[in-house]
Amino acid sequence: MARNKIALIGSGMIGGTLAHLAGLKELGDIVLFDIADGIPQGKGLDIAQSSPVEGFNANLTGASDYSAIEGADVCIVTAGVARKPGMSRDDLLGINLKVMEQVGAGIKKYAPNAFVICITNPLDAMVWALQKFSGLPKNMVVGMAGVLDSARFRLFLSQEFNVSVQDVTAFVLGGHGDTMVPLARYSTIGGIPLTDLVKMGWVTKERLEEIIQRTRDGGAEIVGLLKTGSAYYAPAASAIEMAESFLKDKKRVLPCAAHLTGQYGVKDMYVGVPTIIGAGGVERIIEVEFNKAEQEAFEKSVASVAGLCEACVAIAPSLK
Ligand SMILES: NC(=O)c1ccc[n+]([C@@H]2O[C@H](COP(=O)([O-])OP(=O)(O)OC[C@H]3O[C@@H](n4cnc5c(N)ncnc54)[C@H](O)[C@@H]3O)[C@@H](O)[C@H]2O)c1
Ligand SMILES: O=C(O)C[C@H](O)C(=O)O
Repeated sequence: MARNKIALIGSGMIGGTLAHLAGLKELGDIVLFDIADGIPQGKGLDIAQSSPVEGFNANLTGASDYSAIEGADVCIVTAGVARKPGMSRDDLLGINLKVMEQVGAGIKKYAPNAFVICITNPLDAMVWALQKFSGLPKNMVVGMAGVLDSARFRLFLSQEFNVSVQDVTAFVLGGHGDTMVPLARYSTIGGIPLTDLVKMGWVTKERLEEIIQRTRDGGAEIVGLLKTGSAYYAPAASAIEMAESFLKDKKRVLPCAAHLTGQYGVKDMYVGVPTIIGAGGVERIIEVEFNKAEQEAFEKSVASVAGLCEACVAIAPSLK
């Protein structure tokens, strides 16, 4: 059986890490693409030279021409710019929207059957625009954010409770911005909801709120430390988890920015919700029940994403 083909559009910090992880996991042959000629070729060769040491089989190539992504099964998009200290993700909208237009055209022409995972920020608006620019089916275009935000929440909870990260589950829904919605009621330690753990006296409500706020600020915390860009190891691992679920038809339940057609009362927008990802792309959107506070927080987050989509339309009226 021929190997899968994975196209990485953008070969910067996340793109290079994606290539390394995809190689180590033997997910398929890997094409790194970037407009900065030499970077994708150099990273591809470097990672390929690690394969005899690590013992994985994958062809890694680099390119600056979209024809190289022809027939890709998965495209992971990180092309664009990352924020620096003092910036919000939303400040990237104008420049990254133009990048999405080019990337969308490239995918439409050369990889129209791919499962596309967008990572570029501001995530929910960029994946929305990328789907429209590419014209690919909506269930085959998805945004990565919820897996990352939930992983951050899981790590902070495991540290607080001194338990294995493997025994912590978490759902962070809504837009990937300051209004994201970490859901305590749907996040658990060994299957016990955090709200029950508060009642059991394992953690105070106030301490839990601090952990939730640290999760919301998780991206900014790393930007503040790195100073030259944003997180890349955990974002790459998160997108690889999604790609693997598609390629191996694992049907993982993962929070992703998915196209909504009325679920959660939202139409024609991408927002973070629990999804099932398998060979059919986003195969199902899970609608959990919200209480009043959760509903209000989700609506606030959706309103913020809607504002960003409107800003995109103001720049690129064809998106309407
Ligand atoms: N969704 C998330 O959870 C999440 C997490 C981390 C980072 N991000 C976002 O991912 C993006 C990439 O982050 P990074 O750290 O890899 O940045 P980076 O600057 O290291 O890499 C971006 C790459 O995109 C390339 N590029 C720019 N314009 C291009 C174009 N028109 N076509 C093709 N390639 C182009 C650049 O040459 C660069 O190599 C940023 O927008 C960042 O904010 C999102
Ligand atoms: O914070 C950023 O700008 C990058 C990314 O969205 C993240 O959450 O790490």
